[in-house]
Amino acid sequence: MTSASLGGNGNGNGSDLLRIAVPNKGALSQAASDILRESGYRQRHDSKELALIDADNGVEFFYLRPRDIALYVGEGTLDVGITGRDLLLDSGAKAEEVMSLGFGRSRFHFAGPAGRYTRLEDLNGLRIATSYVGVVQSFLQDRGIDATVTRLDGAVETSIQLGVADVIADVVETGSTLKAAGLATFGEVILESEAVLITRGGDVPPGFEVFKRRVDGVLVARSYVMMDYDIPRDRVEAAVAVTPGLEGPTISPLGREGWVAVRVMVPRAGAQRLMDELYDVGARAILLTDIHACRL
Ligand SMILES: Nc1ncnc2c1ncn2[C@@H]1O[C@H](COP(=O)(O)OP(=O)(O)OP(=O)(O)O)[C@@H](O)[C@H]1O
Ligand SMILES: O=P(O)(O)OC[C@H]1O[C@H](OP(=O)(O)OP(=O)(O)O)[C@H](O)[C@@H]1O
Ligand SMILES: [Mg+2]
Repeated sequence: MTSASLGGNGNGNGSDLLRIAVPNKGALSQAASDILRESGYRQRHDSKELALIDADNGVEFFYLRPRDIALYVGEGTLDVGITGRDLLLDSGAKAEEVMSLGFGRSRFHFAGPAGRYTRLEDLNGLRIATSYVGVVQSFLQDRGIDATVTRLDGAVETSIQLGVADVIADVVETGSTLKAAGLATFGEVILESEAVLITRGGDVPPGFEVFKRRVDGVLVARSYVMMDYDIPRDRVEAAVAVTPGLEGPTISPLGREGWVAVRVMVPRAGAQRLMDELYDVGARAILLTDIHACRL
């Protein structure tokens, strides 16, 4: 019997709900729930809740360890997941990154006692401690480096002081943990990571396109703002050159003779500078407002 013949959404669970894995703890958990809430979905209020059905929106959320999420999605138990790109790659699961989510950014680095190692080749013959054995081993293999990799669950920085490892490979965000341990990165960045949306690939489950469009709408709303301004009609061209918008600005007539009103989406970053430039070309009553959600 194929899973499709079981009915439901084709995941073999007989459910019509899109089944989504969300980090239950750690660096990605809060931001993942925030983006889902902003996308119009219910989210748990109690961190002890393990799953939550949002029937009105056709989805069910499962709160799981971020490290396990790619495995559930890769084997088809769950339809969609939010996890880190580094965790996805480390898992070796047959899940695919569909969209990056703009939070949980980190870099994955080798690090050792400050000043002791400088080049990747220095790793030959060393003992490396990491929580990301899959990522590290494939990186070493690609570069023909022969080192011993030991898996630790966390607090890998301490392993050097305790004599268990010579160097570590770990997530670096601000760098303050490394600094406190007297360690410094060396060699190139192994991986740039952030939170990503993943699926199994192949046929997309029903409901996924709506879900993806909602999340995408929040990402756009976070990075763009709406700008409105009034401008003399003969200066519109100069103003539109400053704010071309995504698909061209909306230009409407104004009560004031010879003037028009312009409405356009602009990137949030640098919006103040655009307001200055618009003022210089003759725009007035320039307003900036947040967008809460959108469908482009
Ligand atoms: N400062 C950070 N520390 C750890 N992981 C981070 C950080 N910033 C972003 N991340 C990302 O979060 C994911 C790891 O999440 P996870 O919840 O497993 O780790 P964690 O925050 O160390 O949680 P815990 O320590 O509770 O196991 C990875 O994708 C990693 O790149
Ligand atoms: O560059 P920073 O901003 O200092 O962040 C990076 C540190 O944060 C994470 O550890 P976490 O606090 O999750 O502890 P863990 O090692 O026990 O997982 C990660 O493993 C690094 O140690
Ligand atoms: Mg951690």
